[in-house]
Amino acid sequence: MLAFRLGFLDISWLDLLDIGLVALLIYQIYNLVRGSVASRVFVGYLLVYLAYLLVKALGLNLMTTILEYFISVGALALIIIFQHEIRRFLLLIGKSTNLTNSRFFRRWLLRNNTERTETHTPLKPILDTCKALGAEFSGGLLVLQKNDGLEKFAQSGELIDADVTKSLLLAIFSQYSPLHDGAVIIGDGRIRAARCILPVSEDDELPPSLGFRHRAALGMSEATDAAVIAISEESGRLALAINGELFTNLSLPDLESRLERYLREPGR
Ligand SMILES: Nc1ncnc2c1ncn2[C@@H]1O[C@H](COP(=O)(O)OP(=O)(O)OP(=O)(O)O)[C@@H](O)[C@H]1O
Repeated sequence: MLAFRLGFLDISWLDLLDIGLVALLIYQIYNLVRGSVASRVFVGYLLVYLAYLLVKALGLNLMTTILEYFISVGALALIIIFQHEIRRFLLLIGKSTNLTNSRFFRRWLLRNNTERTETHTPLKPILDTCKALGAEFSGGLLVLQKNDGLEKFAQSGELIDADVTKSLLLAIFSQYSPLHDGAVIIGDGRIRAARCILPVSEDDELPPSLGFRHRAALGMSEATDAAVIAISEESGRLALAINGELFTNLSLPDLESRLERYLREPGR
């Protein structure tokens, strides 16, 4: 199916679709690596590839062979260099399809998860705890499970299986408690674990005033669909990380409405 002719080039509709898809792919990759050191590597690799196309078109066989080897080895090196970006890209695709939110998918394809009853986590004791921790400038990090399993992260801390109450949460985050460091994980209406280690985000755009507690909150929301609350020890301010986005300086009602909306959002 010929779309049009450009000099000696016959361009079909499929070629146009191909060009469009490649342009979209390059644009998405550029967006992912923009501003990081990886972007320079990406541009460098692209230039080598263009040079390869040029020498090939000119019929310089030896140079073509050398660049061919360089590109094939370079592809492997790129996977190593871009491992974080590739991970982010795949996570983005996985999240945007929202497959794990689908009731059908959870029921039929993720059989282990089907046993999970949809017990709602009570927000009131959590919000009361945030208010108290913020008022007394005690830091806190709370992970509220949505659909993704958090066992791996819970295993990194001390396993607990207790009702979600304000007094227990405050006892955990008290500076005299051996469990106050790290994060508390809450799922299915229970406190699952405390002192958990969360993945730290490598987002370059996070303000330098925000330290590792906030980076861990963001990192966890990039890696899973959990909602993560960070209470700053320095300022007492509340922050919420959801789907790789960090909302800072939240008022309590704002935090509540965001949590309500996100956690109660029905699965499709
Ligand atoms: N990867 C992590 N996983 C779980 N908890 C973490 C992690 N990194 C830091 N924390 C918790 O955050 C605490 C404070 O870290 P840091 O002072 O760097 O945070 P911050 O973002 O500046 O917050 P604050 O405003 O409270 O100082 C640590 O003592 C620890 O309890």
